[in-house]
Amino acid sequence: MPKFAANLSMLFTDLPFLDRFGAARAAGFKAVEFLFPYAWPAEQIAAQLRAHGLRLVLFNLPPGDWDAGERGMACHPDRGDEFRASVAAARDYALALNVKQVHCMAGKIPPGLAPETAHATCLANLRYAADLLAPHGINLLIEPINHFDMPGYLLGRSAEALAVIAAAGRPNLLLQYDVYHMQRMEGELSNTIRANLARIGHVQIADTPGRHEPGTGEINYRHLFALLDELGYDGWIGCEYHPAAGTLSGLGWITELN
Ligand SMILES: O=C(O)C(=O)[C@@H](O)CO
Ligand SMILES: [Mg+2]
Repeated sequence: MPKFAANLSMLFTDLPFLDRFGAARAAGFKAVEFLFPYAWPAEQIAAQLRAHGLRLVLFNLPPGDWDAGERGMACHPDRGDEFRASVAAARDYALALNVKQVHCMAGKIPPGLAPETAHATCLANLRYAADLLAPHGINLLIEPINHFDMPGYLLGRSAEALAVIAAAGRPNLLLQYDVYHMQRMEGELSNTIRANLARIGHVQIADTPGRHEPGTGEINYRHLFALLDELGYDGWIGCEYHPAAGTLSGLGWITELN
């Protein structure tokens, strides 16, 4: 049976953030992930993890001004200092929270910038970040994101992200394969997972349309969970979806589809 982590940025959102940890444990999760820890001292989050016997498996580097629509800055040539500071911040939280994988958002291509320059900047920044994290045994992940939800994002297809990973040549730079985004951008889910398992550090799930829980849309999750088992995927699967009608009432898929 796959190992599922509750995404606390999307599940249990009727509760204040620090109360979501206990709710996830009570619902049966042994691990959690979320977008960003930076609004809380690491010790407060660590206390929640300890109190509920939970493991934190993923969070993101600071993304720039999220409320203003920024989605990372790795591809922004004029923001190198800010990017390097964001990597250091993520490293410090990862060490304090014993997290072994962090997600670096590539960013939206700045208006007027040549896509080749954005890609070259992203590549150099990812190498820098991977090298800073490697001595601590921390993996850096990049995730292709669908262009319907996030127009202008640098990485939209698995092949683009895999090309960056190959070009970077850093063993701790891996793919975050979000089944929802990949279904919307390219399909070919089973073949892509099978062909690239060694490069996949983390999987996330939601169904489409709607980005709700597995079983609510067009993706055959029973098949994909069996495939991940068959292939021996031993990483975590982040439940990164908007529950169709409440988090607890929407957890039935875990037993129904496994
Ligand atoms: O949206 C997603 O999918 C993510 O995994 C986030 O980390 C980035 O928005
Ligand atoms: Mg995702």
